[in-house]
Amino acid sequence: MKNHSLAVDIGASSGRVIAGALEKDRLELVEVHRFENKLIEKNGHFCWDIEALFSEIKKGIKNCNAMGIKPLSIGIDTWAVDFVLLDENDELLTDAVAYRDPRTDGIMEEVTEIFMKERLYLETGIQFQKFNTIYQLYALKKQNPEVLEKAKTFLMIPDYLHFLLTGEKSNEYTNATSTQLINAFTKNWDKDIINTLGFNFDMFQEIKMPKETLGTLREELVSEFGFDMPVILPATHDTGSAVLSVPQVDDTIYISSGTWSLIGVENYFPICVIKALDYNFTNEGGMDYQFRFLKNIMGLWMIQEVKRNYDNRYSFAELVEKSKEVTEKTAIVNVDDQRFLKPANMIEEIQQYCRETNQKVPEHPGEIAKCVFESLVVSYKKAISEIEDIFEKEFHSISVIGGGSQNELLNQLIADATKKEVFAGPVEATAIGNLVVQFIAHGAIKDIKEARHIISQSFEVKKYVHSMVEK
Ligand SMILES: Nc1ncnc2c1ncn2[C@@H]1O[C@H](COP(=O)(O)OP(=O)(O)O)[C@@H](O)[C@H]1O
Ligand SMILES: C[C@H](O)[C@H](O)[C@@H](O)C(=O)COP(=O)(O)O
Ligand SMILES: [Mg+2]
Repeated sequence: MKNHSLAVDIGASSGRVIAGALEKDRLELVEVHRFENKLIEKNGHFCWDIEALFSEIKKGIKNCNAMGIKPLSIGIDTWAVDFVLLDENDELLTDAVAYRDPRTDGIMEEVTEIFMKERLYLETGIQFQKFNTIYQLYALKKQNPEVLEKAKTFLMIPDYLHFLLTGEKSNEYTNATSTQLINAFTKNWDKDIINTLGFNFDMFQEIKMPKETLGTLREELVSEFGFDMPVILPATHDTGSAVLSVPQVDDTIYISSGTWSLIGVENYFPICVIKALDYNFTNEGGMDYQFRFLKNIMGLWMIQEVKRNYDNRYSFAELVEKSKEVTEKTAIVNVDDQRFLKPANMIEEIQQYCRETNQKVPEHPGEIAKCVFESLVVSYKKAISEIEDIFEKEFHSISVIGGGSQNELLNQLIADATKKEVFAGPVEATAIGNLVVQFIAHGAIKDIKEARHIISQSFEVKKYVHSMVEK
């Protein structure tokens, strides 16, 4: 029997349970379970169906028995910033409210009146996104102060799912940095910010690092699954796991391409200078205390919503094919305009934007899709020039990882627009990054350098060059 570990990767649009095993110097994946993730409306807010997600995780674990897989360990990663609060009996005090919920409208402005923006950035190095945990907590303090008063435990989404598995409570570092409450230099909760904003410092848990063992399964789960296994913490922020799968990081800008496009570079120190603040880059924490110097771009969320607006009549592949049939130039929208964060209807929002900016309004699915893809590339190109400005150097290649790396048209558009080599893949970068951290903890892989070597030999990576260049 092979030595498998289990990665649970839950992004904003889908979740998957993937078993991984090392076969000589190759990493082999077995998809054990895949499930949809989506926002639900609950108690007047957009939320994640956290109970349903945990039930899907348990389904995936149970599927291992039928597949003859007895996992050595498991680790869960999800999207960032969102959290739950527990009371003194470890019972849920809150729903898992989603970052796209409007409860934080106007809150960032209020907080930066109390705590100067420049100082917040100097201490945390985290980008200003209206949905950061800091603003969600401040919204809760304003809208439901009694909830915050009762809260004894703060757990981010993967922390909570790990708690459901093991009964152990902690905050994993890479995801905790996305709260904008972790000091980029002490790598711990920033008392100054937390106390100034009036949050209960004691509800934040001990910071734990990727590779640490959190604990083993609750007794009732061991009986339910028929086996026990330890939870080994991956980078529980999915992007923190994804970027570990970039086969070649030197001189490379990565785009973790899923619901969001996270564009950035691997770095060894926080860059909290005013220029990085003005460009709104972030310094999220990475494995081994590295930094993910990146920024959020609206990403393929936009095509996910277009697909939904067409009642899922077209697959992603079909929307890409339809966009290839459009020969004339399409309108360009500013994908990072907050109007696209959670519009009632993405197609109508895109069309309205084009009317307001006196551009030809895209009408057909192919035109809409091409407008999304071409507009994303405009934003990617701007972010790349900002990165090169800050690092005062030219990066020669771009690594596109995640589900979006399957979009061949987008990959080619990126190569054409930037005139850089684009390497696309692996698709399941996040799960792979999750797994290799578990293997490093097991001692089966020495370090991330060796992991990247194994990844580069195990998964297809397609190369794209400027279409005017001989291939
Ligand atoms: N066959 C495909 N062709 C083109 N794009 C695809 C294909 N399959 C998936 N995608 C893109 O990948 C995205 C999902 O990427 P994924 O990394 O799974 O997202 P997340 O982790 O945020 O749920 C989809 O929104 C879609 O745009
Ligand atoms: C809200 C956060 O910025 C978001 O979670 C981002 O950091 C991220 O990790 C997105 O991952 P997806 O797989 O959902 O694109
Ligand atoms: Mg993802």
